[in-house]
Amino acid sequence: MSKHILIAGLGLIGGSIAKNIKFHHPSSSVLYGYDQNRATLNYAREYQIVDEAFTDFEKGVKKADIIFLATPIHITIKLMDRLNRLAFDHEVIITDVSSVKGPVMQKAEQLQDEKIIFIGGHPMAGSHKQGIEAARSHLFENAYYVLTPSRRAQPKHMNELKQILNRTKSHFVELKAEEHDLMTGVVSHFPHLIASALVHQAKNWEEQYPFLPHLAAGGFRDITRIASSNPELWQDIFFQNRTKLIRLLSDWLEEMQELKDLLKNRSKDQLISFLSDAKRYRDGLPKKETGAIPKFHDLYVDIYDRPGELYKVIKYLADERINIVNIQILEIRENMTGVLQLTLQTEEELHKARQILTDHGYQLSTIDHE
Ligand SMILES: NC(=O)C1=CN([C@@H]2O[C@H](COP(=O)(O)OP(=O)(O)OC[C@H]3O[C@@H](n4cnc5c(N)ncnc54)[C@H](O)[C@@H]3O)[C@@H](O)[C@H]2O)C=CC1
Ligand SMILES: O=C(O)C(=O)Cc1ccc(O)cc1
Repeated sequence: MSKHILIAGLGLIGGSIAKNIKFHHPSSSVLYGYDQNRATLNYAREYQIVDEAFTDFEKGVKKADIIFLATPIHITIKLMDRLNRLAFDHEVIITDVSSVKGPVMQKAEQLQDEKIIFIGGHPMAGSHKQGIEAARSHLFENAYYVLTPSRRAQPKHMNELKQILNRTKSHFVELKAEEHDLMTGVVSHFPHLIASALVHQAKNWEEQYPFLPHLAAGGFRDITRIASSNPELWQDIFFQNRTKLIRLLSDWLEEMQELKDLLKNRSKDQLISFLSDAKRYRDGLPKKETGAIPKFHDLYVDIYDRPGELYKVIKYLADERINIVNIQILEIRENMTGVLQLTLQTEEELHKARQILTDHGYQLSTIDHE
């Protein structure tokens, strides 16, 4: 029996889930899309990412037995209030993709209807881009996908959701909202706050030293890359996870004070310990098998469905003696861009290939390799 799935919010994340389901389960699912943006809905219909598009949330909900809420977090919470006002005549699994789980799970536990089975979700992969055009069906490959069951969710419901998401090739992990929000606070939200603060510091100093940006070498760019992401999304994340971020900020200020003292006191040995401890921990981070980092040296290239396109990509790499060990067309439909997956042997070749193809104007994967 086919599943009727509604994706509310067809942006980067909702669009990627929709594409993944549509592409891998075409005959076993009917996909509905809801979004406030008509252009997004038109795009989703035009490229057959959804079977039917709704501008009315409740109309889409009535048709679905699985619902993904993939809107900004504060909107997701509002949509949950609307779901709470509906009466369901069949069991419905509702999940979300929000980067912060506490406020969403709090709302989930208030959902009255016994037919609503809420399972919190958070795919730990993304991009600095937004909107349906940036959506990719392989976005979550090799990334962790956090699931947070509410009290009514039983193993059979968890399995059903995992089954729908299995072709995302992500790794499911169950976490409580509290531990999720603290951990993502530490490794995702707080670093973002600091990255943006570093950019502000540079901007302030530029007034006095206009040449400053030209000296911004690789280090500054690496550490501030995430500051180029969507400000509305990150404001929402900071706000929803504010209690954890305030706590982390207090710890940070204390640590900065200690660092300041080390410098003032010329404590060279302690500074070396500080740097060596950080290096040891950073060097020991799992590299190839976790997070949004692909297991192999895979490169995803957007290509057009036109004669000779594949040949051009391969020739650019062959000219530079880059060996392709595996090649796969992940997703291509007539007259639209598709995704070419190239597997290379070494990390060095991967970096070189990225450079060559970027120089030739190709759009590469939104999955970050560093
Ligand atoms: N961007 C990222 O890297 C990641 C984002 N997330 C989560 O995914 C969710 C969505 O983020 P993105 O897909 O990045 O954003 P996006 O901006 O690409 O997509 C959001 C979509 O929601 C729609 N929308 C906004 N307000 C709406 C409303 N009132 N009613 C109906 N539709 C509405 C927009 O038109 C848009 O299509 C957020 O909750 C975020 O925390 C999770 C993992 C990664
Ligand atoms: O790791 C990051 O911070 C990213 O750049 C991608 C990302 C952004 C938001 C999420 O909720 C999950 C992953």
